[in-house]
Amino acid sequence: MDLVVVGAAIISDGRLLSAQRAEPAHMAGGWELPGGKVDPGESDEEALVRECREELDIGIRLDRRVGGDWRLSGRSLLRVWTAAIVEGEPRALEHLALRWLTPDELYDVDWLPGDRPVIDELERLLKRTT
Ligand SMILES: Nc1nc2c([nH]c(=O)n2[C@H]2C[C@H](O)[C@@H](COP(=O)(O)OP(=O)(O)OP(=O)(O)O)O2)c(=O)[nH]1
Repeated sequence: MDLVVVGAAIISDGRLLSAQRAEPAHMAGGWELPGGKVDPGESDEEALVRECREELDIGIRLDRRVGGDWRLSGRSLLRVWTAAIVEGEPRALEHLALRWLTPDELYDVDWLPGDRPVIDELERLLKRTT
């Protein structure tokens, strides 16, 4: 079975929230979408809402799926949804830093390799709607 990782493309005022990983060592410093692994018995959507609460202390509302299954290294898949904040202000409880990126700044951070095609897709989406 593939391991499913879910990621939230949290958008506010036309900007995308990016988060810098603190661990493991080989990924530390890389930037990602908030999210994480889906637990047994949990839906993808439930996992994403839970992870954003745990990592950022915010409530989110999922909007739409971005692409299909994005292949990460090994046997992991990344599934991404756009999302809006419905409660709270993001705080980096588990990340080194958070950064809001305008469409022109999307590539200013060093995304984890598996995220790059997703960011390409999000760039198209953000540039259509802003
Ligand atoms: N959250 C997230 N993980 C990503 C992204 N891109 C990417 O390659 N990954 C990888 C990093 C990790 O190997 C894995 C996600 O695991 P995680 O450590 O964030 O998950 P988790 O919060 O459930 O962690 P844990 O319970 O195992 O500690 O997917 C992304 O955009 N967001």
